[in-house]
Amino acid sequence: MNDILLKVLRGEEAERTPVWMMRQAGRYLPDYMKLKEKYSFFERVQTPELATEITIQPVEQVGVDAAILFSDILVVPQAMGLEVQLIENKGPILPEPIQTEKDLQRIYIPDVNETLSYVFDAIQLTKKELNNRVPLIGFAGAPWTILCYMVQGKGSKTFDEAKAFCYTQPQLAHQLLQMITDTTIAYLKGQVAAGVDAVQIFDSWGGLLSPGDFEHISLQYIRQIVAALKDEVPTIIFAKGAWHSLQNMAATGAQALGIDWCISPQIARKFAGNNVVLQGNFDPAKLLSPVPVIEKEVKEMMLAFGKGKHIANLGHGILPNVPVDHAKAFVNTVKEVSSNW
Ligand SMILES: Cc1c2[nH]c(c1CCC(=O)O)Cc1[nH]c(c(CCC(=O)O)c1C)Cc1[nH]c(c(CCC(=O)O)c1C)Cc1[nH]c(c(C)c1CCC(=O)O)C2
Repeated sequence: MNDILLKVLRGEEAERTPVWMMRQAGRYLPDYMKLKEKYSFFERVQTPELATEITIQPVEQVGVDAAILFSDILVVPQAMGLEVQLIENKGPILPEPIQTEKDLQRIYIPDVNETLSYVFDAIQLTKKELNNRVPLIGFAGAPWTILCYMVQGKGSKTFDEAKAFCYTQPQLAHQLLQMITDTTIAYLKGQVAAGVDAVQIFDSWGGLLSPGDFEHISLQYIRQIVAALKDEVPTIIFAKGAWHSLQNMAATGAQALGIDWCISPQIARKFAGNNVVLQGNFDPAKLLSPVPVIEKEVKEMMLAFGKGKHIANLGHGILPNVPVDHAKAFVNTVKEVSSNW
C-alpha cells in the first residue's frame, strides 16, 4: 500500500517525494493507442471497464505514486446540456457555444447522479482494481477554464471570445460561472462518495487573466469549490500561469498548489508561504531530451524544491510524443533522489 501522496497532502512526513504526471493516462502509452484505435474518445470515457484499464496503465507501466481517473474536464459542459465533440488532431469542438442570454437558457445544472453516473461507476471499479496500490485522484476543470470552452467553442491560445464575453456581459458570465461552480461541487462530491482520495482542479487557462481578473473571474469560484470539499478529501489547485496569485490560492485552504516551469520552486515557495504543498514543475517538453539530460535536470528540480511539502509532477500535461522510457526516467529520478534524503 503506497499512500505517500496522501501523507504529503495531509502534512505528514513521507518516506520520499511522491510523483505523478498530469495527463499520464494517454497517448504516449502504446497500450492506450491500441484502445484508441478500437473505441472513440467518449466510448473510452463512458465505459467504466475501459476508463479503469486506461487509468491503471501508467501505475503499472511507469510506476507513478497516484492514479488519476481517465476522463475529461469537458464532461461537465456535456452534462449541462452542451454538445461536445472530440475531433482527432483538432481537439474539442462545442458546435453551439454560449454567447447570449438565450444560449444560457439552453443549459442547466444537471443531476450529476443521472448524467455523470458513468464517472462514479468508473471510480468504484478503478478503486476495486487498484486495491489500494496507490491513491486515486479525481478532478474537474475550474469554472473559468470550463467557461473558456463553453463560450469559445474550441481550443484557443488566447480565448479572446471567452474574455470578451466576461468583459462585455459580466452579469451573464457570472451567472454561467456560478452554474458551472454548483455543478462542479456536486460532481466532485459525487467523485468523493464513489471513492477518490484527493481532487485536482485544473485551471489550465487561469494564466490568461490579469491578477485582478483572476480573482474576480476564476479564484472566487475555485474558493467555493475548495470550501465545499474542506471536510471531504485534500484539494490540489493547478492554475497554470497564475503564479501571481499563489498566496491567495494558498489562503483558500487547498492542501496543494500546482506550478508550471516558468516560476522557480524557490520563488513559488516565497509567494505561497510555508504551509501549502507545492506540486510540479518539470517542463513537459524537456521529457523529449536525452535520458541523461532528463536525469540531471530532474535532480536539479528536486534540489530546488527541497525535502518535504512537494509532489513531483510536470508543469503541465505530458506530451503525446514522449517516449515511455523518458517518462520512466522522470519518475525513477524523483524516487532515487528523494529516497536518499
Ligand atoms: C484543458 C483540458 C482538457 N482536458 C483536461 C484539461 C486540463 C488539463 C490540461 O490543461 O491539459 C484534463 C484531462 N483530459 C484527460 C485527462 C485524463 C487523466 C490524465 O491522465 O490526466 C485529464 C485530467 C484525457 C484526455 N483528453 C483529451 C485526450 C486526447 C484525446 C485522445 O486521446 O483521444 C486525453 C487523453 C482530449 C482533450 N481534452 C481537452 C483538450 C484541449 C483535448 C485535446 C487536446 C489534447 O489531446 O490534449 C480539454
